[in-house]
Amino acid sequence: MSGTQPLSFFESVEKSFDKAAQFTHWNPGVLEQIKACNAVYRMRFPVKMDDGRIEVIEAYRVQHSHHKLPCKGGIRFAAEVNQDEVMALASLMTYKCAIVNVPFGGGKGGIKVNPKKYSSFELEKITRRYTAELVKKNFIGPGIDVPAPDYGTGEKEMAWILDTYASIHAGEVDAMACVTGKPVSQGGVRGRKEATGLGVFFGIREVCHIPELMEKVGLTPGVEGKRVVVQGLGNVGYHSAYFFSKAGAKIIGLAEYEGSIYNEDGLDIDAVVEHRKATGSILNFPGAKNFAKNIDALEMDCDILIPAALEQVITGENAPRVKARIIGEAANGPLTPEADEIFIQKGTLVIPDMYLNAGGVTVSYFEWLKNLSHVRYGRMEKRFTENLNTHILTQMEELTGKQVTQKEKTLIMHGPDEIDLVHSGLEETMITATQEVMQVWRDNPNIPDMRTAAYVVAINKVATSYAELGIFP
Ligand SMILES: NC(=O)C1=CN([C@@H]2O[C@H](COP(=O)(O)OP(=O)(O)OC[C@H]3O[C@@H](n4cnc5c(N)ncnc54)[C@H](O)[C@@H]3O)[C@@H](O)[C@H]2O)C=CC1
Ligand SMILES: O=C(O)CCC(=O)C(=O)O
Repeated sequence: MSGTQPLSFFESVEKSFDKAAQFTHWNPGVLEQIKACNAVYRMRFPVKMDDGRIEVIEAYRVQHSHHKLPCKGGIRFAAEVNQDEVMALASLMTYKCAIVNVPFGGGKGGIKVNPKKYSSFELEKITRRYTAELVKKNFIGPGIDVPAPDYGTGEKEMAWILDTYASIHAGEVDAMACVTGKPVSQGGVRGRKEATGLGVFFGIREVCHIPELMEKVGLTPGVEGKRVVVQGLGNVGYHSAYFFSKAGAKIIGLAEYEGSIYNEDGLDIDAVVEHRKATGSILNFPGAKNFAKNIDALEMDCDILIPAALEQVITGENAPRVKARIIGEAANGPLTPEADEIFIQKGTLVIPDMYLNAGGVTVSYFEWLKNLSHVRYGRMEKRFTENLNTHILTQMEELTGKQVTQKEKTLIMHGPDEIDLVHSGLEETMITATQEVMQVWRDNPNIPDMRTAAYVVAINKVATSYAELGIFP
């Protein structure tokens, strides 16, 4: 794309990739292979609506990389879905999985519908038909391609996908692993729902403890007391805001479709959600100042800005007016490459999507492993462990000469619960990923920003995987 025409989302991802590729030593052919989308399935299918009308639905599934299988990535329901967008999102999945060492290739799906305009029955028919199309073309399966929730979808849609897939593949013992983000009763894992937001929190918290970065942005270390603005109060935005509040940060600004609200003393996130449920809007929340546009929140004076809605919301046009010192990309692709350049000049720290929002896929990986291993995580059955654990407890007390506390006793007798395992696995993943990206950035002072460092980590890992497959010398 040339001249003044803005880059598409996929072109933006390619541009960031090329910027980073110059800091690697890989042959151009290898880089070309990593960048390309391996397979794009564009489908159209008819669905009969509640009023008898036939609507032709446009949908996609893109498998960006087969360097590891299955492919993995969410399914988006939005009126704006298009092929370029799904290709960009699938590419980001490849790089994201590589950074957090989740052994999948990148994939993504999208159905071009505004879910708010359809009844639940219509959405179920659309989701089931989409799944059948994926089965027909071999674009879904525990070892082929495993969808998950994304913008506009959640547990309900994942349950429909599982049910449709399992009905077609009757008797396939691993069928449950064909999709993640399912309800716990349908083989889901505890902790997936909040995983992306919690991962965003862990990632930003880790960065906030790196003295050289905090010095660069002129903030004190730690998240406590930080003034945070969040755009988008869906799955990722809500949970990010929730975990920041819990850690003592102040959510001073929020944006949803209908506008933005601001309160320097802090907003109670759950009360805002309740207010929106009751009134249909976040506006007019008691004590908060209203702003007519959702983009107004992006320009509020704050320490940390978390865009958690859609892509390309911060561009070369509004980036100069963004006041945040840290931008944590919870959404996929919220900044354009022009915005990136402006933030490098301004000294604003951008924590990139492709590792910051990897909490979702990390916990999806745990869910997939749980489904394939057919065991449950966490607390063992009492009948297997009681005698042994009582013995350990007695030995501990004898050896230390002290009585164990009630908390220690519960842990020894029952082991950690599934949610503890998932949260600690996610925390460890986000800390390790932050350190790996930081190491590359520190090792090469010419790398201009954290996004480029993250891409370098991802490119090196995917290229190494191809090289070890024997495909490239
Ligand atoms: N759900 C997941 O596990 C993951 C999601 N993501 C990304 O996070 C972003 C959000 O996804 P979810 O929270 O799952 O979607 P969601 O559908 O649960 O919530 C998105 C929210 O953003 C709001 N919104 C849309 N445009 C807006 C605007 N211009 N200003 C303010 N609010 C706006 C919507 O009304 C909705 O409430 C997407 O970019 C998605 O790709 C990334 C990793 C995993
Ligand atoms: O949980 C997953 O498998 C994918 C989540 C996702 O779509 C994303 O990280 O953008």
